Amino acid sequence: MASTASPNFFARLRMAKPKTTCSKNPDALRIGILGAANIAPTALINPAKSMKSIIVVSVAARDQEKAKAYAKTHDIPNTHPSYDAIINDPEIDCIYNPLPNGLHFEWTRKALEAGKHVLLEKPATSNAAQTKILFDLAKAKNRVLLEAFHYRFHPASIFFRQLLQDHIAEGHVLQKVESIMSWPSFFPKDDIRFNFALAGGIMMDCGCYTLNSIRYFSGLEVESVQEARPKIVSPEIDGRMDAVVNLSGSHSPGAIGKLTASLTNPYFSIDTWRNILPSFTAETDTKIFTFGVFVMPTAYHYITVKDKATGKVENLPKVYAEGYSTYRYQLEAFVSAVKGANTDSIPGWVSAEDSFKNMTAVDDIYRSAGLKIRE
Ligand SMILES: NC(=O)C1=CN([C@@H]2O[C@H](COP(=O)(O)OP(=O)(O)OC[C@H]3O[C@@H](n4cnc5c(N)ncnc54)[C@H](OP(=O)(O)O)[C@@H]3O)[C@@H](O)[C@H]2O)C=CC1
Ligand SMILES: O=C1OC[C@@H](O)[C@H](O)[C@H]1O
Repeated sequence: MASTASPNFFARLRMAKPKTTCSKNPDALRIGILGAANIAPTALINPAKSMKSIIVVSVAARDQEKAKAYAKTHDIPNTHPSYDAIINDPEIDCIYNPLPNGLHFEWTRKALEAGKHVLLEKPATSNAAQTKILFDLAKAKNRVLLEAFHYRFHPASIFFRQLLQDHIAEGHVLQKVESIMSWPSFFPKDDIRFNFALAGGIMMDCGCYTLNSIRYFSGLEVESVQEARPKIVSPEIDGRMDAVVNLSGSHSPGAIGKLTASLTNPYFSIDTWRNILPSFTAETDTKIFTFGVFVMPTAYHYITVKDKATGKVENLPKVYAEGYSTYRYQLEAFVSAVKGANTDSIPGWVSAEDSFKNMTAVDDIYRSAGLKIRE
């Protein structure tokens, strides 16, 4: 069978931001965006440009002039005067919700009630109770609701998870997994990420990814929180979180998960730069598996397996596949689900139970850290 080489780094970057929009299928899904959000071009607008199966038809912002300017910049054909208006437009099939965390629940609930399928930014909601209500509603309405843990849909993530799970299936036992997303202050102090009224805090941001990766790659669940050490940057707001959780699952009793999430590391510190690349590691009785840059594997990643007895490190081939971004693979999965595919057969799919368990673990870490769960 002929094999095709994956596009190189520059080609992958170009593919993530296509200059033109392809022609669309007659039955392409029509999706609208809530808010002129910073993340929407990367997570939806650009990936949709090269997909025949979905069209970004409109954006709504609190100020319609802002929506119009955004639509012009990003080649979106239409705008709506309010979030309610876009949600209730019968010509729209799906809604992308990239509002601040604290608005995920309210506006996703309205979208589901209006019969829309929803691609919802992470974290799903402010807390686990809200997540349960949303997914129960999606089920009752027979609509697709996907929490956008985009990294899971990339072929490198799927490969790495299988590699680890195959090793476990051979009888090896996980002892420790660790996930790190730890950066300096990329965002200003008044960013939505640090606003309690908008359900901010680092556990809601980088932290929810680290937890999700611990659960997804290991196949284990968080049983309890051993330790949660927040760096408080304003009342109830964690700028960094270091936590250790006890994991449960039949294949690896006693395994622990460690996470570090930060957006407040000092720029002038060796530690900051040592961990600047997000990484995931899993240690079993015999080996240490590492997936470097697991959260943005399109740009670059590495997968290594270290033999604990010999110290030998095997560097496995990188998995860029067609070279698409994590967001494009995620959008393909979302479209398939809306078109009726069984989500159990979509690799990486984030189920209702999965989103609920992730949010439950976020709540538990907040409680353990002595902070309020988000409202
Ligand atoms: N998947 C990923 O890789 C990423 C996901 N995210 C997630 O996406 C969401 C949005 O993040 P990001 O795009 O950085 O956010 P932005 O700062 O761009 O805010 C998004 C939108 O929120 C709207 N908004 C509504 N109410 C408020 C309010 N009270 N204060 C501020 N904004 C408000 C604004 O809409 P309007 O235009 O109507 O004014 C704004 O455009 C978050 O949940 C975040 O966790 C973020 C980055 C990466
Ligand atoms: O991927 C991400 O990296 C930076 C974060 O602040 C952002 O919200 C997150 O989704």
